[in-house]
Amino acid sequence: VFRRTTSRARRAPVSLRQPTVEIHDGDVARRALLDHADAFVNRPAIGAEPRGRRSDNLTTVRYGPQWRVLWRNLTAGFLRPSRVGLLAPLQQKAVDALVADIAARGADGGEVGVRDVVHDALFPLAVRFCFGGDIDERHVRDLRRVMQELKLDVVVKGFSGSMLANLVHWWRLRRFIASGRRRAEIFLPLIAQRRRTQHRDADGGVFRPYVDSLLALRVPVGHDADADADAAGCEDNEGRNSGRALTDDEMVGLVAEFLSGGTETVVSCVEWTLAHLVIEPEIQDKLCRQVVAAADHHGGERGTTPAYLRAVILESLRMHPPVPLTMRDVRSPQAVEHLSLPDGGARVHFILGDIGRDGKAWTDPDEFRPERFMAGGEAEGVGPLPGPREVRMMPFGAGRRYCPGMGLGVAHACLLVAALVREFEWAPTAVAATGGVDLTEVNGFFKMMRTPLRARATPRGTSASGEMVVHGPEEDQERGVHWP
Ligand code: HEM
Repeated sequence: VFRRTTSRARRAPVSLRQPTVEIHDGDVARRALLDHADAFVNRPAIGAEPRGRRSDNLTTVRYGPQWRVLWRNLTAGFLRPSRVGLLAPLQQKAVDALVADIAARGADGGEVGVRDVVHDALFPLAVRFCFGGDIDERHVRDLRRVMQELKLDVVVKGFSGSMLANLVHWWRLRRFIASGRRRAEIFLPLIAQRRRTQHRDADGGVFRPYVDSLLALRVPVGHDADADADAAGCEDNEGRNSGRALTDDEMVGLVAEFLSGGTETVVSCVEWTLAHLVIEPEIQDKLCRQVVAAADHHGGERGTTPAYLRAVILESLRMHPPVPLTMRDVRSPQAVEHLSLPDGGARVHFILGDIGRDGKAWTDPDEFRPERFMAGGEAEGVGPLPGPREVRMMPFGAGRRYCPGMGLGVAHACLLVAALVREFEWAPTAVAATGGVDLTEVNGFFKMMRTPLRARATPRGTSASGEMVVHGPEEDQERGVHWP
């Protein structure tokens, strides 16, 4: 269960000097992240920042008052289930763009590079969530370019940020810092523009972009890496907001985190899902029938997610969690009973793909079988977030630092996959038909297909009448649908 893999050079940041422990088993993950949740609240520091300068986002900030304010702002503020419906027009625009893009490629023999078309549709959507629906195409392109640079430097090449890696890959570090500067150059004028116009009615007075919520936010003053998690928030005794505004660096980091977290993960999920649907046309047909029936049933009105669509997405997330591992920095292992962690503390890696394919928890774990999540199946009632008693999969993490974008991520994956199968029939390309779709995984920061999926998309003769809006799990919970 535990594998101590390495210890780092002495001069590396503390968390990187510690031994690494890997957890591949859901039961051990539950004991750590749920039974001992208080000991597993921080991620290791990345250490690439110049000394004395902190610009934390939600992912990097230590557990404490600042994390709490940022978390609440995203979940109870921007992504509050009652507000998520306001995002529907922008989501529909993204779906329409995706369908039109694929239809246009029909002239090219109908062959589609799935990752690129989905990214092309999803990234502008994430940008509009951040900066408002009226942001122009040029700015979307600029943002995409700088985020692409970040992805190449940090994500794809796996830049670790450790002292050693910084020395060895100094040129990458320089590019990383330069792209950080370029990121600021593109982001900050857009943020400043929002500061000037945020009170205007850019979206009919209903939709408030993420940046507006960040501009209004006050975080506790005097926050530092070791802030006491129980310290007061940022209201004084009379309820006045006494905190400080976010710095420019923090704003840039939080927006970059939203753009990347909200796009790459969902693109990965959609690509893996479609790969299995291409390989297994019966599953694709069944899914298409259910999606069309659900859209017809609701006559264009909002309806719940068809059960089979949810099962297909869960099965994809189980087998190919878009984030391959999540980390914790554990400094007081004595507090963790029954888990023999090294005395001096450890960096703990939870290997999400292995947890979802554990042969003790799943029958034929390497088979794509959405039925297991349906009524009567072995995973009936298992959802994207583990309940308190067992961890059978954890594609969105678990414990105090689980993914706050889970509802939105699942909703977008459902929405896009529904549109893709409703509008097109997907088949292997001539090359893939002989060689097969390559399901080899590449684990960088995100779990990607080694050979990006290309597939033939043929428009379906009959399509669903009207628009279909798909709900995320939090909204389903409000409606009494069980996502444990
Ligand atoms: C299919 C889509 C997604 C997947 C699979 C996913 C997965 C994850 C995972 C595994 C973690 C680490 C959890 C842990 O350490 O226990 C995480 C954290 C996070 N995710 Fe997501 N994510 C998705 C979508 C999103 C979206 C749409 C957003 C933004 C709206 C987002 C924002 C974040 C943030 C801010 C964190 C850090 C939370 C914290 O440390 O408190 N994610 N995500």
